[in-house]
Amino acid sequence: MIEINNMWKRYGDSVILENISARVAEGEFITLVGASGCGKSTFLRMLLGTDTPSQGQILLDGKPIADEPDSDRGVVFQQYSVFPHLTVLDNVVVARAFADSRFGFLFGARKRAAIAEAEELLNIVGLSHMQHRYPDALSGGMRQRLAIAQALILKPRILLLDEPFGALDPGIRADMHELVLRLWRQHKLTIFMVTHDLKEGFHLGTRLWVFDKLRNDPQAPNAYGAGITYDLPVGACEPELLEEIDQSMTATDAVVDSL
Ligand SMILES: Nc1ncnc2c1ncn2[C@@H]1O[C@H](COP(=O)(O)OP(=O)(O)OP(=O)(O)O)[C@@H](O)[C@H]1O
Repeated sequence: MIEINNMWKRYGDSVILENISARVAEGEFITLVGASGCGKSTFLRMLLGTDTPSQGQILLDGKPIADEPDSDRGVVFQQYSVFPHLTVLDNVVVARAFADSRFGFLFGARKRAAIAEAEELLNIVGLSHMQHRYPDALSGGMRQRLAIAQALILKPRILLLDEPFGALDPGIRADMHELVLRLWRQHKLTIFMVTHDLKEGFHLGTRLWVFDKLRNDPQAPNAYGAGITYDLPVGACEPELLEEIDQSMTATDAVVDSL
């Protein structure tokens, strides 16, 4: 479904990502981990179409990925900005309205259909009881549920999650893991999820990618970018390997912190 061929990303003189090639089949759930600043969000932006590779290409069903977001791809960020002056229900409806009409307005049957869809999604993500409240009444976990409902109303085939649960308490994170796994199975989504938590990466999904620099020049820290240093099936990891990956991420973080 997705084919990444010798993809590089540079910003000015800095190489961020270096020669990444990978194949991803429909329905895979890939978790991405890596040291802070190594280019995970940049990689997601290129999948979304809000940023483009400097070299190489990303193909979706054999065609270059659209260079702007479309309804194939939905996205949920850690810091998601909902519209504070709209109710929870209207926040979901407006996501569909912006996709369907240039000015974000729907009328008549299309509006009724969008409201029905939004109500169903809020039920699925467990927010029905809050649908007439405003976002300031929501907890962090509820906001992320709302963000997921907003992404899903566009019926994406690919869901991109950029550290969506980083700010949540462990108990709420566990509930969110259950929700994402359920949505992934029910909607047959292909998911890419960035996380800082290696254990989360190994608990969720089908495949773990570790992003790290393949080579390093201490005199020129920006000369080389990150690649996929580990591509592992989830659940098949020995504790020693987990430890090794954890240490490599901590080591890269220390280099970044010392710059
Ligand atoms: N638009 C941009 N212009 C220039 N540099 C950028 C731009 N976007 C990102 N960068 C740089 O690219 C590098 C990778 O950033 P990115 O946010 O992708 O990393 P990350 O792995 O997601 O980090 P974190 O885990 O901290 O969120 C960083 O050094 C960042 O400063």
